[in-house]
Amino acid sequence: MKFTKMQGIGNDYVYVNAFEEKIDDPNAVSRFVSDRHFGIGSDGLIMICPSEIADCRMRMFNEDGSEGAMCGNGIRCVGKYAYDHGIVDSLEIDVETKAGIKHLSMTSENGKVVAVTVDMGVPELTSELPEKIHVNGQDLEFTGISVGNPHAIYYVEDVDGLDLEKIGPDFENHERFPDRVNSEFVRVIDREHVQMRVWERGSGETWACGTGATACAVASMMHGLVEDEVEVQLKGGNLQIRWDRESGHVFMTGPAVEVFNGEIDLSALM
Ligand SMILES: N[C@H](CCC[C@H](N)C(=O)O)C(=O)O
Repeated sequence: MKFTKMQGIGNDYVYVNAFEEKIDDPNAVSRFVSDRHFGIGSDGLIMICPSEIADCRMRMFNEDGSEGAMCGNGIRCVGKYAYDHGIVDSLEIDVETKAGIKHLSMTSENGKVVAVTVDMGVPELTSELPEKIHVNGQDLEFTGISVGNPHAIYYVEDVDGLDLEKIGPDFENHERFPDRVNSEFVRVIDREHVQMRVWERGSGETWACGTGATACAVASMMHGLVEDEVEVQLKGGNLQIRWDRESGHVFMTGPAVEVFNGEIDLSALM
């Protein structure tokens, strides 16, 4: 199977052009290629597929093989791949996802996309304000936000000090979240900057999470902690999030990078 390794601020996936390649069991392929010792090494698998209703369709699978409805860092790379590899010839495209059709506005240099703004749609509050759960031996307040996939945002003073490998699974699998949840741990730096780490549903700690950055920015705006345009600082880099209160739509802007191309023998999976 031919693949392209891409990353959005360190959130790295194996991308497969499903206009040309056929994958029978993407859940199993995602688990195999994601393994950083026996596979390629990634946060999961993303398929760029034909679509009847948009320029192309993104299907995204986490490291554990579970399929996500939306992926912010992933969709920026999908847009870059589609333009750079000639699937589309416009810098303004629509991508079909399980969370609906997303519009991408891309900027290019020397004929290659370098940055993408994604209309992430209208975010949805999915918790009471405030709401607490008992997790990791304490009662913690969280804010539930959906941007097509579920997020729980926790405000903490010392983001860097969290041992996510140890506490992450309890947050991810808490009974309050029947479909599991992506958990973001946020420190507000000032009214235009927040710092965030993430324990992703199905992938563990990733170096960035586009939907998570969007969700934590919207939560912080809802709580009046930051302006309606904010920089989210993640392990792998920064994303710009802007909430247009008039339309209700939230926009995420960030880079997309192609790292290398390769071919992998999947017969071990058969
Ligand atoms: N783990 C997420 C999907 C990937 C989200 C993240 N990588 C992003 O950039 O938005 C979920 O199961 O909902």
